[in-house]
Amino acid sequence: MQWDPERDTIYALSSGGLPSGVAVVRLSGPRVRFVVETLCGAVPEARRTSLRRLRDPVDGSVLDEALVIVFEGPASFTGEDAAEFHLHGGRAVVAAVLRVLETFDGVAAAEPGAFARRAFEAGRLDLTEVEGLGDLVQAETEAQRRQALRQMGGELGALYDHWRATLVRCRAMIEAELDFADEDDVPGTVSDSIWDDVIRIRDEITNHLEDNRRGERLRSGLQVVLLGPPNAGKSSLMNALAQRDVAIVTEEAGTTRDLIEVHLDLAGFPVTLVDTAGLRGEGAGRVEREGIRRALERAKTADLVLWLQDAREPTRSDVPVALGQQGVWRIATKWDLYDGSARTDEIPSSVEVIGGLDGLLDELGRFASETIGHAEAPVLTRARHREGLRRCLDGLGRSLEGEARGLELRAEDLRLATDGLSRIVGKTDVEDLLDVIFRDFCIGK
Ligand SMILES: Nc1nc2c(ncn2[C@@H]2O[C@H](COP(=O)(O)OP(=O)(O)OP(=O)(O)O)[C@@H](O)[C@H]2O)c(=O)[nH]1
Ligand SMILES: [K+]
Ligand SMILES: [Mg+2]
Repeated sequence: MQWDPERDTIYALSSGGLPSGVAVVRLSGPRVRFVVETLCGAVPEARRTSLRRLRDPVDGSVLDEALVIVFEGPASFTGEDAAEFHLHGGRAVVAAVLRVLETFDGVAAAEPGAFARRAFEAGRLDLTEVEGLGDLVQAETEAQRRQALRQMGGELGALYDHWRATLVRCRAMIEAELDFADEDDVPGTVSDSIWDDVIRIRDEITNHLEDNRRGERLRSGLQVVLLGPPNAGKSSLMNALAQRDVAIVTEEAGTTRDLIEVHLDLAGFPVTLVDTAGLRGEGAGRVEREGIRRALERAKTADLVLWLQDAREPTRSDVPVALGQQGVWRIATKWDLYDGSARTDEIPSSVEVIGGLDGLLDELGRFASETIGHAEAPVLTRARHREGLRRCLDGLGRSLEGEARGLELRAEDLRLATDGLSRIVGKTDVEDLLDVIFRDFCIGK
């Protein structure tokens, strides 16, 4: 049985932590059929779930009774022969099977993302679909799951492929005109007809990019930072929203130093809530000053800052102007201690009494829904998508402004523009990207 010594057959436990009811060991590669035959005695019919005794080839002892499924390449996830052993999910069972697999020549434990990488290399997935698959496995909220499924389903890749194919056709029309410039059977206006398409795609991409980063925010979670003077009640609010004691609360000013994060699921949207050190100048020691620096740093990149201040001392401190463009909600705390003495107009007018914790949670859920929302059209979900689209726009811009540059150079601009899109879906020079993208996958994916 010859196999490609250059190409290992890979295997991995793909079903996560043990012990478990069932443990799925996946294999993919040119030696799958040989391995299955050696362990099971015969290769079951493809795509039929068969109950088989797996035996150790050395002494014939039974390793486990398992369901075995064999897939014949190219009709498989990885595009090559593949198989799954659905074992009893005991640690010793899985260890015994993996130990035996390791003994086969040309068979090796899979790297993280190795199966998805083979699916990509076999053209079964484009790079955006691979990323959608990765996001689906990582999804923590309903909205993240929906977005990942759509991307894994090919929606985003199809949009970019549509733009790419149109630009390739436009460039072909220019090349045709250039090739047959001296013949009059290619109407001189042929290239003129393409610029409307180029303009349309430029506008569609511009529109696609102006998405308030909703796709990226949904992936990374909305960043909400609690900020304010010491003892404003930041950590108390953090613990209340997180419904557990994540941060230390004391009456001593300067309790919190480090940034403390909790991940919340608000109305199906991921929100990262960050507690921070109380902002003060004098009286802060070295550690606290570093905490304050980190607090301001983190607040600058937040999607929303909750600025807390004690309702009894509303004017004592104010939101530092050094913050970015994000929204700032002012929240007056410790109303239970508020005896009405401070003039009510001192309470910053922007504070609506949000009706306590539930009201705040509802407001945050609404904010998340408005900011991330349910996008109808496909949304980009990574910085590298944005970068590729910007490269494309630059090329389109140059090709459209470049009347005087002549058709040849304008065709070159379109090629560069098309490359920007090709790189996003993984059709050109993405070697440098692949290690980064697949490294974040789990083993066995
Ligand atoms: N009465 C009352 N006390 C509160 C309230 N919120 C917080 N506290 C108390 O105020 C003190 C400070 O609360 P923290 O949550 O530690 O305040 P903080 O803003 O995190 O303080 P630093 O971490 O030092 O910046 C603690 O003793 C809390 O129990 C409130 O709404 N009412
Ligand atoms: K405190
Ligand atoms: Mg605190």
